[in-house]
Amino acid sequence: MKIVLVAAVALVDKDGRVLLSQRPMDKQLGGLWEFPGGKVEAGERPEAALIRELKEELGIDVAESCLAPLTFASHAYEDFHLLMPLYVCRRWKGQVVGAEGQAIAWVRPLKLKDYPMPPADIPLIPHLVDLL
Ligand SMILES: Nc1nc2c([nH]c(=O)n2[C@H]2C[C@H](O)[C@@H](COP(=O)(O)OP(=O)(O)OP(=O)(O)O)O2)c(=O)[nH]1
Ligand SMILES: [Mg+2]
Repeated sequence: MKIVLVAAVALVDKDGRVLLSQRPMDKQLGGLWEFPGGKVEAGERPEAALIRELKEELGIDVAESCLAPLTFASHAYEDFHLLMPLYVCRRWKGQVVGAEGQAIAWVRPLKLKDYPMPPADIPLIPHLVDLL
């Protein structure tokens, strides 16, 4: 089974809400709400991948020192195994927008369960509820 490394982040605002981003309808797991991030490219560090993805997807600048590891997802999809470190970030530069035209939502931890998420993400929710 191919292992795919994806770096993801829970952006947390001043009110303790978490940012979710809706996957495009035409992609795998389309329409589901995910943590921003994406695939780590060959030779790339996960933190660098995340900083790159946050700029591309949300239009914000994040310093590596502001990315704190929280937990990870390890999930067997049908055609690959997802290994996804989840960081927490409370500080960034710029205004968070859906820079690729996607919907975004700031969600209280206890409301995360109301947003349909990829199966790999479900076990991550209690970690955020505990943290926040
Ligand atoms: N970013 C992100 N991906 C997730 C989450 N949960 C989850 O199962 N995934 C899966 C969906 C995809 O199979 C994979 C991420 O791939 P992606 O297509 O978003 O990758 P990417 O942002 O680099 O985009 P692309 O260049 O491949 O179009 O990880 C999550 O919370 N956030
Ligand atoms: Mg992505």
